[in-house]
Amino acid sequence: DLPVGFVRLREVAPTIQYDIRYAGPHNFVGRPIAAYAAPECILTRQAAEALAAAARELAAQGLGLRVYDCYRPAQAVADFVAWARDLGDEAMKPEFYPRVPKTELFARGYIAEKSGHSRGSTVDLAIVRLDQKPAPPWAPGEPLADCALPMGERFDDATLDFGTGYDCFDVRAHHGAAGIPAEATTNRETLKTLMQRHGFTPYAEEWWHYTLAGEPFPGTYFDFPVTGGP
Ligand SMILES: C[C@@H](N)C(=O)N[C@H](C)C(=O)O
Ligand SMILES: [Zn+2]
Repeated sequence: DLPVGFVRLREVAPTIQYDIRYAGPHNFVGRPIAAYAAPECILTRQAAEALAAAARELAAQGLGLRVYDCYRPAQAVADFVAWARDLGDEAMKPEFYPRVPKTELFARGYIAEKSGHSRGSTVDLAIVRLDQKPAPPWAPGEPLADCALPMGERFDDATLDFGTGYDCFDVRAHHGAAGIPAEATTNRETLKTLMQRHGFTPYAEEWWHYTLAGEPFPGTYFDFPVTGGP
């Protein structure tokens, strides 16, 4: 049921954990995003196989990968663009972009109007300890904590400390950022060198965002929905 060249990550890398934020309410918009019909990770086969190899390498150290977003339909990107125009809706600002005006989220590179995720070889992810119990999910109405607060004060999704939470649109999420703990800098470096060894390129503004170099569909922005499949 997927376009030729795409796979569900769980078929290629069954041990990789999922926290697909855009299929639920815990994201910078505060509701499920258009065309995310299931909390699923779909990628090009090349990207999925490269991630599977990265996860195998980490497992030897008792560590694993958790993906937040994979292939992103063009309709979902259009949903972000429409949300950004509604300046009256800043429901999730206190957690996800407390220091950036909503009007600048695209201009500062935190969200793309034409996203590499729609080409199917870009992934947002973190590293987890394999023996770590999953954190309870965030529920609508729970207090929102600034994503750039120290671990223990921001929302805890039980990953290693990367210095900020996922989709923290803030200078502290940039590679090379000052003001984050040394351990978080080390964890970012571990993720970056692992991903680079497996063919992915980092993104300066977001420690969690990687694109496969030599991706198979460099000029195609897909728009099929994210579904659970068989
Ligand atoms: C929104 C965030 N998770 C992300 O992926 N940002 C980049 C710039 C994108 O939208 O492609
Ligand atoms: Zn991303």
